[in-house]
Amino acid sequence: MATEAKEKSPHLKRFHYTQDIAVDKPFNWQQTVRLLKYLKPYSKKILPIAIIAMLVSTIVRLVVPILVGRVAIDMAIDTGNTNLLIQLVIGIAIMYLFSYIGNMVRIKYVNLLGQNVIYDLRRHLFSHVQHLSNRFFDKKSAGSIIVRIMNDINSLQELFTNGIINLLMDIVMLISIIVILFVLSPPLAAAVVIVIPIMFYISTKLRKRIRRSWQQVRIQQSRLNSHLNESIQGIRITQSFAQEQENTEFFEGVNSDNFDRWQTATRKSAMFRPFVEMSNAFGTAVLLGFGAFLISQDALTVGTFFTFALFIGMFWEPISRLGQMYNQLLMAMSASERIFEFLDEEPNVKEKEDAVHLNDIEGHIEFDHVQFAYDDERIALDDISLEMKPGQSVALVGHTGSGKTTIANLISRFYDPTSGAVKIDGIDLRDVKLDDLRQKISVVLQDTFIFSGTIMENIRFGRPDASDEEVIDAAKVVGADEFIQRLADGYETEVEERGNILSAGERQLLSFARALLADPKIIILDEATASIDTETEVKIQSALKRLLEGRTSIIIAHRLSTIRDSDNIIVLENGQILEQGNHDELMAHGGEYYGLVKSQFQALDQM
Ligand SMILES: Nc1ncnc2c1ncn2[C@@H]1O[C@H](COP(=O)(O)OP(=O)(O)OP(=O)(O)O)[C@@H](O)[C@H]1O
Repeated sequence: MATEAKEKSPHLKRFHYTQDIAVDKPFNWQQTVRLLKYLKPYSKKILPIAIIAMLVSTIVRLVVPILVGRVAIDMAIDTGNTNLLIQLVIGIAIMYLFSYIGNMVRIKYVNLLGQNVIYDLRRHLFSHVQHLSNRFFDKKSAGSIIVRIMNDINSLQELFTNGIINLLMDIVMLISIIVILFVLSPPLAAAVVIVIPIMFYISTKLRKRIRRSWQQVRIQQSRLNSHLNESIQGIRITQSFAQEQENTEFFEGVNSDNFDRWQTATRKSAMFRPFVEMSNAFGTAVLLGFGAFLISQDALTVGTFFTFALFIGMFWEPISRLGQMYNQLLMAMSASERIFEFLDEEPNVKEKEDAVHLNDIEGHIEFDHVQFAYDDERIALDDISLEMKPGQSVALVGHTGSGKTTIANLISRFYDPTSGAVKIDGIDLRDVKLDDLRQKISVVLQDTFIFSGTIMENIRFGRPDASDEEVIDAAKVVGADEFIQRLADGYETEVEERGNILSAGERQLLSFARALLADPKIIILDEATASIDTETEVKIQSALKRLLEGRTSIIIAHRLSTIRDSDNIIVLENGQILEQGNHDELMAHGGEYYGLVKSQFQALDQM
């Protein structure tokens, strides 16, 4: 559930963080069954071993009090049978050894089980999210996706590691103790057992309050994280606008809120232990009072009384743990609901079952009366029909928001048209295999994404099986080799995440090399040369020519000098084609393009 926390300082309106954290949900059978399905691969080996180990140690814990009370006290000590006593001590020691081994095996196997399930769940979720369409990522922030893959899955870890086996153990233990107590002395058992529901109720309520207060701590910490993340990412802008003081003030507010909530949570948590001890004392008081009475009436032996006393000590632990387990389950409900919400998300762009392979293509692109809208409110492309011939370079120009990037998005099939069709070599994109299609297209964006790793690996991203020589050749062709050689470790230089150590232009050259290496039939340059200064651009013009040679290229550029030589220039406005032709034709036509060119030259003249 996303909750918007109230700002402590009303003047700090700038800071708005929605908390995307799990808050407990009611118990849901369907979801539980779906979660338990993740245990299935382990139901043949790991799970049974964990259960058997758990049963061994539980049986020992249940048998020892009976042996001590009924056999040692009532039979051996009472009758002075030392032999029996010695045998008993040895027997109990051996049983404890078994219990010790059982516990070790249980802990090892429940951890193995938990880790395996979490591993599977995380892998499943990540691979599913990787295949979701752009529409999904338009709506979800990177942060909220990461929270689900990491935090929500982590919060299920405890359930799968200890939760399920402990639940079984506690249920077995509690039921067995109750049965044994009733067999040993029904009246005393009735007196002691009557308090269970009350204690269970109070324990669950208390735990709920404790859990809620820890949730508050987590909400506050999530705000702290969001603020911290934004402050560090945006530190340059913060410093240049001298907003440090405001940032610090807000941080202090959230930090002190965090402190207060933490204190409340620890205060409430501290109440729990005394409660368990009080319950213990209460049970013992009932046992002592009523038990002594029964002994005086000869209705109970001292040994049975002792067995009772030992069992009462073991009684509250499973009850309080079951309360905790119940709370854990409610938390798991919320986390799993959020995980399943992502898992149930279907990609909007889906590959058909009978999709055909795109083998060697010519690179002929056609838009046939394409209509497209990102949402219900606005149409992004309105009845677009156009043709890009194999090997042609086509430029898309037009004002901001006119639909240029949208056309590129549809060619890569990041979205499907609302009506009409986009075709490659005459085949509707919806009928071809997605991987094949995307392998035939390279997209170079203005904001190139550089992954952490070496320069060599970053270029090789274009074609993972390329040799070092091929990578270097590609870099040379686009003119990136020169700056790479100047770096401390050349091609082996490590670039941190997002390539901060490189200039925007250098990052751009890397992305050219990456695209060239991929050797696509179609190449899309979306504002790709915007970060390169005019002088460098002139230098790499020939490289660009090499990059585009023999490929159908779609170039989106605001700087019109870049697209002057394009075979066809398409001018867009509000998602429609206004005019098209080559530079000379459009200039002669004296329409929108002519106007755009003139205004850019005027702007240059005035500089
Ligand atoms: N992911 C999206 N979700 C909703 N609307 C979008 C999305 N992307 C673009 N739009 C809208 O679609 C319209 C066309 O956008 P598009 O990005 O194609 O324009 P553009 O011509 O490439 O602009 P620019 O020159 O600024 O890059 C705009 O009105 C824009 O607000």
